[in-house]
Amino acid sequence: MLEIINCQIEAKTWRITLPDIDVQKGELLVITGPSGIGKSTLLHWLLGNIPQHVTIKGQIILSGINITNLAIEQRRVGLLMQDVYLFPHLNVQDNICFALPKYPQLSSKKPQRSSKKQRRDAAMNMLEQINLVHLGTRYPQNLSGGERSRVGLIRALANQPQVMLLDEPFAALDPSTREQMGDWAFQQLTEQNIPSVMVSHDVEDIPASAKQICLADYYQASEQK
Ligand SMILES: Nc1ncnc2c1ncn2[C@@H]1O[C@H](COP(=O)(O)OP(=O)(O)OP(=O)(O)O)[C@@H](O)[C@H]1O
Repeated sequence: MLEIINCQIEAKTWRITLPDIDVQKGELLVITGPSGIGKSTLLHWLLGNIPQHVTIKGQIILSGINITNLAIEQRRVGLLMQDVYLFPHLNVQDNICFALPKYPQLSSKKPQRSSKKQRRDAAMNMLEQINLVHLGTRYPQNLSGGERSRVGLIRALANQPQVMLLDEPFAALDPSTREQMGDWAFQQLTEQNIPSVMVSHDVEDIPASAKQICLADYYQASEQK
């Protein structure tokens, strides 16, 4: 479960004071609000990319652990954005393989490093589970926008995140691919019991089961300092 506690975003001319929020395993929280209000800023703070143009206070608790001051690479947070960056010189299988942890098991003994073959098999397994084996040997430049998004999500999941952040990930897709992609992505996240937070402009992208928070409801203009 992800918890956001006592969160306040403060800029020179405005402030947003959020109520405490929790996102349970497999649940989706959608952050909405007008352009420029701070949706991506909040997402970046959750990611661990501390914004410089505002001050953000508050605590981020992930699975009971306070991760507020941890570096990005220690947070186990996945990110899916509109521009999915895949390594152009690696095929889909190897792009996923690259994201798989080299030490898959947490252990108090000397950790066992997985072999390249084990990781390549695991990547193929992931593609098999979602009927995308046929994409395994393709290179990123030969994928459609929808396929890129799917591979991007699978690669983000390969890294075994404990929370997934989505920043308008389907905005560039045509309306029907976008709807299919959204349904598919949320199904994967729910099945894997991952709490997710998505920024969205478009109500069409928001599944009926999602929790929503509109930043405009908590926005206050303040005196210019
Ligand atoms: N790197 C930056 N330096 C200075 N100001 C910034 C920076 N990034 C964002 N801002 C400002 O912070 C405010 C919040 O920006 P943010 O990108 O979080 O808004 P948003 O709600 O995600 O907008 P949109 O829906 O248009 O993407 C805006 O006023 C923006 O101009």
